[in-house]
Amino acid sequence: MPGGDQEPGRYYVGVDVGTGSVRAALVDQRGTLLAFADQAINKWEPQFNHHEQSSEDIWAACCIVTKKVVQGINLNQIRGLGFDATCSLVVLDKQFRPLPVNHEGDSHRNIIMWLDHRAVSQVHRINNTKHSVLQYVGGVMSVEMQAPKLLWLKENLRETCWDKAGHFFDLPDFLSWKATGVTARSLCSLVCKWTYSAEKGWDDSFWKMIGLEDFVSDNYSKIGNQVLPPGASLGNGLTPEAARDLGLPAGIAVAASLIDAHAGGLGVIGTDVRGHGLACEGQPVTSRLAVICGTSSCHMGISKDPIFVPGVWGPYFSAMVPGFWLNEGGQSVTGKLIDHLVQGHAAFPELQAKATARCQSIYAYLNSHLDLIKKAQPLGFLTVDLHVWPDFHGNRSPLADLTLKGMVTGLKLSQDLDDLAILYLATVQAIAFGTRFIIEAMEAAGHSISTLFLCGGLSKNPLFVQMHADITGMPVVLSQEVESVLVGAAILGACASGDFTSVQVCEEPGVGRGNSPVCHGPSS
Ligand SMILES: Nc1ncnc2c1ncn2[C@@H]1O[C@H](COP(=O)(O)OP(=O)(O)O)[C@@H](O)[C@H]1O
Ligand SMILES: O=C(CO)[C@H](O)[C@H](O)COP(=O)(O)O
Repeated sequence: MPGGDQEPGRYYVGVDVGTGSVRAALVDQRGTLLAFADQAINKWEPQFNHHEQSSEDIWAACCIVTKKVVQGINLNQIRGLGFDATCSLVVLDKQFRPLPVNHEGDSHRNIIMWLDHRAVSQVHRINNTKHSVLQYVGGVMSVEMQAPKLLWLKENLRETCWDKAGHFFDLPDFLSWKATGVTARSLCSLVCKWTYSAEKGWDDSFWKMIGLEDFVSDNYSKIGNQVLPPGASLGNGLTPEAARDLGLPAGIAVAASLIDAHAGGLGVIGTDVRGHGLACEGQPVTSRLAVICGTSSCHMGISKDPIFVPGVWGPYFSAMVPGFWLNEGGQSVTGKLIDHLVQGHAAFPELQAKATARCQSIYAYLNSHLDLIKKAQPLGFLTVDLHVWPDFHGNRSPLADLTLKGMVTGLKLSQDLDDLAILYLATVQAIAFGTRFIIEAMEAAGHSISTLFLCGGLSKNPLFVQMHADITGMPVVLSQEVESVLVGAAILGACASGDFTSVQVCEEPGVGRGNSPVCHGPSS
């Protein structure tokens, strides 16, 4: 982010919409977080594999958290606002009102979430076309991307949704529209989830081939025909109406957005690591892999030239770091899988009671319980007989197979707290092996990765971090600023304000943003 030597007292607001909650932060010019707030958001699962949200609920949560983080601040010092969000599909009618994405006709639920797997038949047909755009999503389109979901809406909700629809937004672009009234889309969302090419634009033949020729005939007005790089300033900035909603001054700069994983990647990949003896010190930024671990995990690796990795999304040009190609590996459920297995275990009520009695989170309690039961042996040995295959929601990368299911082997009749703790450990290990599997695929295709940079909710779990270091054999770097995704969102606002000339991380790490790291090496 070159150009950052301004006088003190200029602030930026970053808003991060994750799967389970909305977070906001007030950030200064050095990227230091001054205030933080979060707010849970509603999710609906009306049928198995159908996951929905409400754009009105999400906007309301953005307003609550933004108002909280600017409390007590001179609003004139706030210079810019940036959003990131999950890559969920928002549907609005021609007057920008929510439309139902469900058979119940509930228009409040107008978002098909990223993890929704309803469009299985549609994605198979799309993949059977073998269209050349598929080369840029790892060779296989994911059911979690937007094209299959759009086709599902056309085939299943023609009258109630499809025919009335005026605007289909990726959630990050919905938020920037809501703040500014500008319908321009971010290059990040269109390239990563909608098959747009940064170099060639839309490919008419793809949309015609899959049966969505409607978009071609109206010049893509419903899905975006004005595309801006992340961090570009939108229109005249914050509208008076949005300013009232958010408690911010009208007219402040609002940036073209990023998908949440990409904001996290931007927030950590340029971390200054000098003096920690890490393999990536003095090496190109392409030797770093950002891993954003929340409900899902996303593995973001960049390169100067395009690298085609079977089963790993991309290569996407300029979708995260301007001028670099991005490959994005991923595991569709990681935090959600750990929560699912722990909360579904017979010993969960006992765990909750014991953690509450000690004023600890359930994960802090489980981690200390594992330390107790491992006694003198290495932690990894506790799971010699218990193994988890973590693809409970299919495999995003590198197998790119949505039909895969999860598996646990080595179960016994006992279901006490020790069993729960060991199942939790085996799950964390399985997720870390998934990361190793993705790195191996990326390296086989030409990446050369030496260091992991983790952020997201799961990076607050020391066991998760240590298992990633042990199982990949690579050092794991955590930024001192734990809310790195929010730093990424605020960088967008800082760039849009004109106070900084670019969101670009420096090509040579060591002269990048100051965000002192905490490093975890593999256990000896
Ligand atoms: N302090 C913590 N210790 C262990 N796990 C945590 C901690 N904080 C969050 N998590 C886990 O991280 C996941 C959510 O991460 P988050 O980044 O908030 O997700 P999202 O962006 O998808 O909303 C959950 O599975 C949660 O259990
Ligand atoms: O597909 C993705 C990014 O390309 C993410 O997995 C999706 O946006 C959900 O993110 P999170 O796990 O942080 O809620």
